[in-house]
Amino acid sequence: MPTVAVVVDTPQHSTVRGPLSYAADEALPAGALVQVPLGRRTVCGIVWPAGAEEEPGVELKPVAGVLRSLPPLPASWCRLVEFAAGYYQRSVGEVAHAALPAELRKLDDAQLAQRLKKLAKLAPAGGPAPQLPELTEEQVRALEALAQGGAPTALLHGSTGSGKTEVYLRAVAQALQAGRQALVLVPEINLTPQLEARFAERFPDRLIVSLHSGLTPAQRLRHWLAAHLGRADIVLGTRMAVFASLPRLGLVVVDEEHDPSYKSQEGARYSARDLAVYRGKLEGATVLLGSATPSLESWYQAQRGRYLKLSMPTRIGGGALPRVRLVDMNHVPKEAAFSHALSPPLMEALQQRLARGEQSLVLLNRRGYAPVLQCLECAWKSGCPHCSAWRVFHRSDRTLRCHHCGYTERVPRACPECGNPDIQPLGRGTERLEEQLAVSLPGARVARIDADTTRLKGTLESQLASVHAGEVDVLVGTQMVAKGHDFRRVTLVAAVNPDAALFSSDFRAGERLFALLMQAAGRAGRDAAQAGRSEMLIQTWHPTHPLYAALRAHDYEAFAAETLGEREMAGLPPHAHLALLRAEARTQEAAQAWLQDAARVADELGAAAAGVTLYPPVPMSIARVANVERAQMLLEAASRPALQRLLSAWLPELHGLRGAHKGLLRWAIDVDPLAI
Ligand SMILES: Nc1ncnc2c1ncn2[C@@H]1O[C@H](COP(=O)(O)OP(=O)(O)OP(=O)(O)O)[C@@H](O)[C@H]1O
Ligand SMILES: [Zn+2]
Repeated sequence: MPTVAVVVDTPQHSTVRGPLSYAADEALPAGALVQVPLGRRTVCGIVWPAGAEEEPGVELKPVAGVLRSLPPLPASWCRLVEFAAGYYQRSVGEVAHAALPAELRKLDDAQLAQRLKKLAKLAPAGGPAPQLPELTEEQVRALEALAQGGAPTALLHGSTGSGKTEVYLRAVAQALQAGRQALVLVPEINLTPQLEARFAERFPDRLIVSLHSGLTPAQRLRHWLAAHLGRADIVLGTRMAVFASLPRLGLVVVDEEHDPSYKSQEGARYSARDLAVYRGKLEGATVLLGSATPSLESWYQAQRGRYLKLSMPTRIGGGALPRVRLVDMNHVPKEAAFSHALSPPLMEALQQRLARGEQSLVLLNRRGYAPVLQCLECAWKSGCPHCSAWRVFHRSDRTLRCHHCGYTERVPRACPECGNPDIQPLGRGTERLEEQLAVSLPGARVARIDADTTRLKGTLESQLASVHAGEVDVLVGTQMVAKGHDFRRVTLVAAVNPDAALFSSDFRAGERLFALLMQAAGRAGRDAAQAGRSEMLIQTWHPTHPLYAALRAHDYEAFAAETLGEREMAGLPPHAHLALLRAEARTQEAAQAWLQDAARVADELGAAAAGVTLYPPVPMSIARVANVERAQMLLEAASRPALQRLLSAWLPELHGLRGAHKGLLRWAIDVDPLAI
């Protein structure tokens, strides 16, 4: 009887790491889905190309069932999964099964055959042949360079409003013409509906499917199957879609490639952007990364010729980018600076827009009414009993909410410690800003968009639609409104309080702030007719900071050059490679003790000689969440392979360390961590 290697879903800490061996009646192709006995259960498995260990003398259990109606997963898909598992240090089974739709793993062959029949219902949207805009010279040049190829990965650095989406559409059209499939990734699920509409309009006779976490399990299965069978020509999705099975993949687009949402924060903490680049090489597909503010990692690769660099500095219609004005808060009357955070220049700019019937966007990256409530008599503040964090005051439903563990209570009528009825909000979030703007601008239609106002399905779409329809004069929002949207009537963007990130302990905070502000600025003056009088206002206590100087000049390249120089001096990415080992425990001591022990093992494995530096364990910036203490330890190496080799030798050892550490709850490794 033939032996087959089968990958089953195994938790990270189980002793089963690689494929298991089973007996089969017939030779089964690699990539086939099967059902196999595991302990007392029958589970879904994937026949793996190679690698099951033979155990002589052990009688193998037989494969219980085969999903014959499903064509096997392509070999390149198995290799992608294997690479991701190896690189991010998780088991192949975990990564492989997380990449498949949950529904698929529950079905037997007969049920699957039923689902496949229903697929016939998926059809192209139809509609009239699209009107193609005439390409700008920059778009033509970018597309020609892309078509000539050379490097399989290209970085499209295009200003906000330079027409990057049109380049994606044309590149997709080329791939389709060549008989290939295209995968288009966007950072946020919010951005999928508008993108889907644009693609459907452009490709009325092609089947387009989406893959993201907002789909029902049945939808996700249907869309996944359409991609896997090669019926769908275009797949649009969020980071999870990078694992879609696409037998004819020819192009991967990663829009807003700098966006942190491409990095998963749980399970295998993979970067969909980085995997897309790997996948492109593996499958001979072109990878097109696009952004107005590329990640410094991608920029660095483009600078040294690893990626093909495509530039589109000019906005469509020739409109200028908004003029950036810094409002020095040190010179603003105290009352305006502290009690309502709206400086006279900002109020004046808002009033001008109102008078002209134009829209303004006011950005504050903090939701809720106020980040903390305090008692004016005693020292009480609205701390979370379960976390080392304040609970946020939400006025709309009069609650105190912890944004880390979710613990929510009604706002007390008086101070819970001393009974003083005078408890006051400290600082401000978007709710309070909205209220202050409504009071200061009588008659203005003020609206707010953030995670709180868009919790219900469809609310974001309807809120955005009313902004587009001109029913809103002043829109208050978090970073949610800063990216991607093609607002046509906004001529003022204001950042109320962006300074905090300038002094963060996270070395990437500046890069993120710069990208956010530049993206936000890009929402203004998108209509060339209004671009001349569009501006961005930044309220700051540090007007001489170099980050703001680069922003004023819309000079991404200067910012990137300066920051890359600093990173090189400090030995930070992209000039070095990092991994974070995180531990969660009942006490901070227990978490750190485990990390110490792990560091000892790394020393014994020769970390130092291999060029891998281990830094001492430290508490995470929010040390306690939901009564769990968290600590982390940073590893750094100049060479990526050296770091990878150490991790591969080290992590299996760590599973064995658990026993000696009673208070330890969980641990995890984050390779190429984004936030430190
Ligand atoms: N060649 C063209 N001719 C006319 N209009 C165009 C052309 N290319 C793009 N546009 C239009 O210009 C506007 C801006 O384009 P798009 O939204 O693609 O910009 P973008 O580069 O993606 O910007 P952002 O980074 O801000 O999202 C859109 O309304 C789009 O329809
Ligand atoms: Zn909490």
